[in-house]
Amino acid sequence: MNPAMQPPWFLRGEGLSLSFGGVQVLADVSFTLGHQEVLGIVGPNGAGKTSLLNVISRIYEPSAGTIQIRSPDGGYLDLLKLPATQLARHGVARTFQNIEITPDLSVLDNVLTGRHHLERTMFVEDMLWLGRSRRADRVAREQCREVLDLVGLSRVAAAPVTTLPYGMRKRVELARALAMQPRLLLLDEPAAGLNTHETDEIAAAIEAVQQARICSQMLIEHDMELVTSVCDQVLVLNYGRTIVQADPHTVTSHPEVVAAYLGPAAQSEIDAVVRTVAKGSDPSTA
Ligand SMILES: Nc1ncnc2c1ncn2[C@@H]1O[C@H](COP(=O)(O)OP(=O)(O)OP(=O)(O)O)[C@@H](O)[C@H]1O
Repeated sequence: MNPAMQPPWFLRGEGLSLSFGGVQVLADVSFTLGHQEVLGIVGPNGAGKTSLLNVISRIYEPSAGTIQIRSPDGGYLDLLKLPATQLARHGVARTFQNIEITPDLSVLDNVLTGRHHLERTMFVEDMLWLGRSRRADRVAREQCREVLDLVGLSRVAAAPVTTLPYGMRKRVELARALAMQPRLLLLDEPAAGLNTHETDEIAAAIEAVQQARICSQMLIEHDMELVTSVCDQVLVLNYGRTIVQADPHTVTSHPEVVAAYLGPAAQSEIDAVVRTVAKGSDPSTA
């Protein structure tokens, strides 16, 4: 067994099922996320990846299954029993497929909005801009600047977010989620719509989070190069079922994974080429 699979793991889902109007979207899905590791979720369109993330972030209620999350005191909490409104306080942050940042604000101010649930100042102090409120604001800004530095955006902290190219806006969203000081970060297709250079930058940001041991991460991604470069483990779903959870190398050479991605026809063509090459003849004339 992989060491990440043994306690103390950080997050474990077991036997998760979800249906919509008789259509089973998740069927007995299980996964394990190691402490401060990155777990990729991959699979063809409609495999149930976003639905799984929606179950973890309490947008969807599963019909069966459990999700345990490690608490700061070292015990485990049943995530599905926590009020959905309390998830941020328990350190769960998420980004969405479509960018959801505030267009009228600067980069830094967007990131600051991620910290709202951490602020403890009183209304009257805020109104009068008294000592505690001012101190809290300074600390918050310093922490947000550190996060911007981590994701490579400190140079554009003061820029209006609308002036940034798409790839940078995706990193602003990542920075805002990090400003929540999460213990679990859920990323839904962080590289969707990005060019190669922008994908490399978001991958570098995810790796920086991992190396700084800030939080455990789960990410849905279609870009297998990004997945294999940043993920410790990969969970493969197809038609709502788990095909495999393993390290990226094992996953990319798993026959069911190849078949799910390329289809049975492509798989049999690959098999034919392999057989022909093994016999020593030219596959193109076979
Ligand atoms: N709220 C919903 N109501 C009805 N069906 C839903 C709902 N959410 C998801 N589904 C269905 O569940 C299935 C899985 O969808 P999901 O978005 O989880 O897949 P996915 O693997 O994330 O796909 P993609 O890679 O295209 O984003 C699809 O058939 C989808 O239509």
